[in-house]
Amino acid sequence: MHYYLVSLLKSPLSPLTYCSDAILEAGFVVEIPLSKRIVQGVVLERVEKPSFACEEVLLTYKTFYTPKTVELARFIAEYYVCSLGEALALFTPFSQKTLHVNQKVNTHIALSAEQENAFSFIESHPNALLFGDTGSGKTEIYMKLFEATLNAGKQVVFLLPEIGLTPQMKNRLKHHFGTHVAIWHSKISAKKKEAILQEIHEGKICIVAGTRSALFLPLENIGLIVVDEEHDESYKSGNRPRYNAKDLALLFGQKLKAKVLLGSATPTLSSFHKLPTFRLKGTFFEASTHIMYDDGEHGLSHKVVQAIEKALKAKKQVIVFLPTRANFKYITCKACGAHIECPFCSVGMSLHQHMHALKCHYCNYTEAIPHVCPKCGHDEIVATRMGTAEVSLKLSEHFCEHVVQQFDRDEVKTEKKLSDILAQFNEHKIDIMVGTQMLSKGHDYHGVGLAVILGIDALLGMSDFRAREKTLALVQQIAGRVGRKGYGEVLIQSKNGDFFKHYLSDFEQFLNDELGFRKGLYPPFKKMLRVMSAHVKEEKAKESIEKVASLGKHFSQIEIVGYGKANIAKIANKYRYELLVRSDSSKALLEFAHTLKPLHVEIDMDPLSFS
Ligand SMILES: Nc1ncnc2c1ncn2[C@@H]1O[C@H](COP(=O)(O)OP(=O)(O)OP(=O)(O)O)[C@@H](O)[C@H]1O
Ligand SMILES: [Zn+2]
Repeated sequence: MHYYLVSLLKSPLSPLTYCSDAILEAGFVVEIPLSKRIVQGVVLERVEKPSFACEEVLLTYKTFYTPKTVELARFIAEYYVCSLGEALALFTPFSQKTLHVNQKVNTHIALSAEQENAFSFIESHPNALLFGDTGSGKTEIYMKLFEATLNAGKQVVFLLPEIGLTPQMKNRLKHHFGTHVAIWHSKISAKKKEAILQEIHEGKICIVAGTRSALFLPLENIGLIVVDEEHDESYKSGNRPRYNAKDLALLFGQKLKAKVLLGSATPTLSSFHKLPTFRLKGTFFEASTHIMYDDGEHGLSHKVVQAIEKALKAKKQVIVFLPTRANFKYITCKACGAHIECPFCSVGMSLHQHMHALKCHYCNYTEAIPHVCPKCGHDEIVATRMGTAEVSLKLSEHFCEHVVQQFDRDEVKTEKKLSDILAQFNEHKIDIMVGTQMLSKGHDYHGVGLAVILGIDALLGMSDFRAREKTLALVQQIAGRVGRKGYGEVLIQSKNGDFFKHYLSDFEQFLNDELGFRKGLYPPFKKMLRVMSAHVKEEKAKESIEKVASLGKHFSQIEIVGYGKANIAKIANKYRYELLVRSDSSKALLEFAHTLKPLHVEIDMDPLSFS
């Protein structure tokens, strides 16, 4: 008998010892019994016969993880505080050695002088940030880098945000690289995935463009990782392990000796601070944008309606942004002032008119619209803070000869729907598009003459040290969708006009000023860690966090910023408590975090969300 240490895929357990008659190679995927179940594991190493009896390996698969992959997974387990098996499970295993095929390509792209400078800058730095205005030609530079990487016999990973894989981007990639490029994201079918993996092994596919899971494909010979729209928060995983694909890209680059490039028109303060940056200014669009402000009443004010009317008369298209989905966000009793809350979450129910229902956006609980206040019985219930559905409805009533399209997660649920709507919009079959954050994401709209930005003060006022950074980036990204040809207008409804007036034309200045505010308090100067506990019994959730806090007092290099009820105190019937720690050293934070494992709390290293 031989004995092996086996890491259990997807399980939070530490590696266990199993035995086998056969000689097993490290890295191979095996099937093993665990209590009464059969699970998959990865052979880590051969070990001495233990003093206890162990179970036998049932089956050895042909798939395996390379030593490099296991090394990367070990880092993920350490840094994001999960088991090795959970970290390994992020990766797609190899099924065979990759054949080495040198693919020669020629994109025939002629870069401008300034783009050439950016290209050389990137060539001469192992990691870099391309801070380029919208339309400054970042994507063309990426393509040129892909070409060079392929011609050097290496592979490319091109990461895009969840919704950034637009039909336009696909077309551009296919145009230049044909069958050498594959698109990868969680929604493609298992069959398609298998076909892609096969072609990767055969060396036919050497560029993978995809969402964050594309970082974990069996690529043996990566020469370049590009993270486009690096400010986008969809690179951060919302589940354990709560990794950030952008940060992992930088780590992978270092370990695999691959170049890593982050790109954005509105980079994060962290990337701007830590990476060598090339500032690419100007735009290839022949356009000018005029920014206007409305500091009056909220919602579809006179000024807003007038601006839309003017744009429509000039045969221009309009986009309207607001941060809220549904018809209304708050349903309030006029007599007692109570909000109607979800019975399972401490958040207001949203009104979805077409479903004739109130719906919770956190747990999806749905109930009929009440006629009287559930608290006091009064029959005057009013709705406040309009959402995308309501604004769409109001606009289609007012501009009844024009086509209005809602553009958010309620309306755009599939990739097909997304590309259909975008195509219709670009064919000018839609006049007004009303949407949430989805509107701002890298889409290339040709005919937009006006962008209206509503409800932005709610975002600016969020209790999050990144609120200013996130909001300004969002407004700038939306503004960047306008006037890609000719004259365009942006109308921002805000009582913080001064902030936007000061910084909208100069994001770089904002970043430099913001650095001053963060010094000594927040990232990128401090490392942060968030600990969450959730329990159906409020006492339990609270006790756990208090235990975490008292443990934390023994670690001299960390500072507990605060702890208590989370911003959203209850979700899906579980009470939520949180604790925030910061330190100059990630090592100190991790030492603390790893001692918390027995408490079954959730650990979020470098958190982005504080709700
Ligand atoms: N060297 C060039 N010569 C001519 N046209 C160019 C050149 N580089 C880019 N363009 C054109 O300019 C437009 C914007 O370029 P590109 O999409 O690469 O910019 P971007 O910075 O990636 O934009 P976004 O911020 O929207 O992602 C495109 O239509 C592109 O074809
Ligand atoms: Zn709920």
